[in-house]
Amino acid sequence: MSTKKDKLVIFDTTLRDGEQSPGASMTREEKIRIARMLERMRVDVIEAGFAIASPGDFESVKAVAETVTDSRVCSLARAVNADIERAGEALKNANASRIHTFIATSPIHMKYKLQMEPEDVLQRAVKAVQTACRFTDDVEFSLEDGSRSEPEFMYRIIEAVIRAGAGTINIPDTVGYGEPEEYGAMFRRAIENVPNSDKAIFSTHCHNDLGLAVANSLSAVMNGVRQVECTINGLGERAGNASLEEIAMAVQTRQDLYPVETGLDTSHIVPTSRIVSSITGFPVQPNKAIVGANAFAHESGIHQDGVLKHRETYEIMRAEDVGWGQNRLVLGKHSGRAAVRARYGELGVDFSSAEEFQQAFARFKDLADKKHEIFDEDLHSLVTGGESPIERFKLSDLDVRSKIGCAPQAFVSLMIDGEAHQTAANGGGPVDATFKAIEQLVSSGAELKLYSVNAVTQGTDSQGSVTVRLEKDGRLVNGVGADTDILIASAQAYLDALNLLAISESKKQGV
Ligand SMILES: CC(=O)SCCNC(=O)CCNC(=O)[C@H](O)C(C)(C)COP(=O)(O)OP(=O)(O)OC[C@H]1O[C@@H](n2cnc3c(N)ncnc32)[C@H](O)[C@@H]1OP(=O)(O)O
Ligand SMILES: CC(C)C(=O)C(=O)O
Repeated sequence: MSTKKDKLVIFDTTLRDGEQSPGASMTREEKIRIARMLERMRVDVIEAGFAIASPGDFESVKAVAETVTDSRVCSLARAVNADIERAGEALKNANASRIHTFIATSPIHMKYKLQMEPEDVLQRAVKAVQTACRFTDDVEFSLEDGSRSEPEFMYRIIEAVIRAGAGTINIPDTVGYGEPEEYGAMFRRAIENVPNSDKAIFSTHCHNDLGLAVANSLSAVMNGVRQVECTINGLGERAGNASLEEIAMAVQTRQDLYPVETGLDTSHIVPTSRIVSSITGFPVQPNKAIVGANAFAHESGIHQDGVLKHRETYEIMRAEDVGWGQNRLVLGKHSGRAAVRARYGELGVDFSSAEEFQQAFARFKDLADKKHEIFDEDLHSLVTGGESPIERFKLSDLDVRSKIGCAPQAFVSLMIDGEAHQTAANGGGPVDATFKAIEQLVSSGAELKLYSVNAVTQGTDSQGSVTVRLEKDGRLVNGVGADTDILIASAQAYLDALNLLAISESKKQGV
């Protein structure tokens, strides 16, 4: 009996659907960094963005396409010529490219959103696939809101777009409404009822509104699906997408059950998860499967006793298989440039010049003087924290006083456009006082939408990584700051966000 398994294509959409999480927008450099890590993990397809969405997203897709060589790079496009042409243009230098075009097929989306008749939707879908085929030999078509579409209509569209050249057919559970048995059966029937279904790979794309995204994706796999669309940490629109790490490890751990295997190197999962969390400012909850800090921790005596006697009593996976506690060079104050440069390389960070590396290395040494061991997240913070390309606002000094029974007071000194300014303010807490003092000097008019602080690594000498999300005139930005002193990290994150707003304002004014 043959034990050969089918390949399960892993299509990562962290950089596209993941980025659709409010506040998770990423710069081009951040997308490149994450794309490199996904490539190292051997993700098959990286959806790098939606090229028509903005000039910035176009540049990001283009940059990822020009950087990544081992994974296929994809851009999303509506069933609209201009979108498809823009995607084709962004991807033209890719080693392997895919255009992912889509249109909604459910009665509610066709009637109210598209305001189109089903027959027109069908024609538009076919035309979109034909147009996309002019730019690449790999075209994916998605039936948006597929899980709420009429089966017979879906079969007709699928047959027609396969005939037009689509090699992958994705039936998303766009609104997270599906239930595992029902969603799996939908694929089984589609594959049985579409006459040319053997000419395409069927794909899932599940949202987590009811917490069923991973279960729905795996049920689809049991019913013939051979591509899963997913994101690191389950990032994504609303409640998120199916999480890559959970799907990959379910398939790997239950090889007895699933008829498929991925080509992933799962040992890159945890480092990638941490970088995505640090770039987006979305912390990973400690009890999150696979990548949460407690995912492999045993607290209770009976469990500890069992694990010590025989690990498999309480562990179904090995922590090192997903990248926890890998044996690698320990970086600290005695490390030199070679080790630091090599580790940055593994993290997908490229320095544009020797001087840029030298600056990062100097920051590394400063940090190493303050703390014992430097971890990947520390390295990442050193090249991102508080470093906006325009630095209109820069922290010169911070003195915060906090005493039981007294309102905390912050004394802040800033350089604003090269000029020194200082002030003091009281606040409800030391962070509040710091932000109020900054606002007294800056008067940005921005609204604080999120403040999150995380220990970058373990221990009291860990760097605090702070994310500050500000909104002004409908524009959301995430500022980040990292320091062993969380008040300094908070001030840096606030100023980083203000600098990002300043960049977008100067772009708007064409400066
Ligand atoms: C389920 C998903 O995740 S789909 C991806 C969602 N992601 C995004 O929307 C992020 C990027 N989007 C954007 O930047 C913008 O929405 C753009 C550039 C795509 C379009 O911007 P605008 O031209 O201003 O249109 P707007 O966003 O207001 O409305 C969308 C239009 O596209 C139409 N549309 C929506 N989906 C599709 C589709 N798949 N194919 C063709 N037309 C579509 C809508 O009916 C609407 O048309 P209308 O303006 O004639 O009513
Ligand atoms: C464009 C499609 C694949 C999508 O993101 C969805 O339906 O959720």
